[in-house]
Amino acid sequence: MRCAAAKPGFAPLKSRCGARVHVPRRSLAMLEAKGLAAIRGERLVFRDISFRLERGGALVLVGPNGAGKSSLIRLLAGLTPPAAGEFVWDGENALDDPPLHATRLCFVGHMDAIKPGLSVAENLGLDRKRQRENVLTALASVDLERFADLPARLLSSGQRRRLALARLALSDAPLWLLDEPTTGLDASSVRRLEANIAAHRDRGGMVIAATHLPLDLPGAIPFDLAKAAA
Ligand SMILES: Nc1ncnc2c1ncn2[C@@H]1O[C@H](COP(=O)(O)OP(=O)(O)OP(=O)(O)O)[C@@H](O)[C@H]1O
Repeated sequence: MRCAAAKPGFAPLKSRCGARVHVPRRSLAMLEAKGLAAIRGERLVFRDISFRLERGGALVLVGPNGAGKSSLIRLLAGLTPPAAGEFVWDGENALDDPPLHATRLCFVGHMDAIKPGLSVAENLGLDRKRQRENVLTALASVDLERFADLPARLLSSGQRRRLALARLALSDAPLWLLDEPTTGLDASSVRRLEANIAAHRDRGGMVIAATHLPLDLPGAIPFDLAKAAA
């Protein structure tokens, strides 16, 4: 992963739009959900969700369809407000400052958000602000580099998923939020994702993943949303 030159006491981060910012290193210390609740369509989906995650930590959200896994991930991404509770980042309410919060995370949701008219490499920002070398490194992280110049509309569904996951390699954000990241992936791509997550955690990053499929994240905290269903 590409990082800006070290700055004592600070960590280089990029926002979802790619802008580089520096935040105090202590901001990477810990996140905590305190009594979170979510309402979707006027229905209370879950309540009293509490957990802590420290540097290098992982949380795996499980639960049946409709339990609220995606709703929780969207809430943690700052895309929907909590009905109750707090999401605390190093002692501060994480959602108080949405632009700052956006710099802390890289979110890969259900939708791959791929532009079919662009090439695979252009979908990762080539020709806008990213160097080809960095884009190819990100594509290599999901074994797609040989498709760099192919129109993205020609990718298979599993390859599209891998392209969406390649964005993780271009992000310095400490928190990865992954919603069903293995959907459509073959076995070797799942192993590669697990290795990429392990490397991110080794660097002190954190991951929260919702999944129905086995995902081997050593030491991850399992969190069953069914138990928090309202
Ligand atoms: N935009 C929305 N408007 C109304 N209700 C919604 C909306 N999004 C989700 N819901 C409802 O919220 C509940 C939780 O949905 P969510 O997608 O978070 O579940 P999930 O655990 O991720 O499910 P799955 O395993 O099927 O992906 C469901 O009952 C769903 O119908």
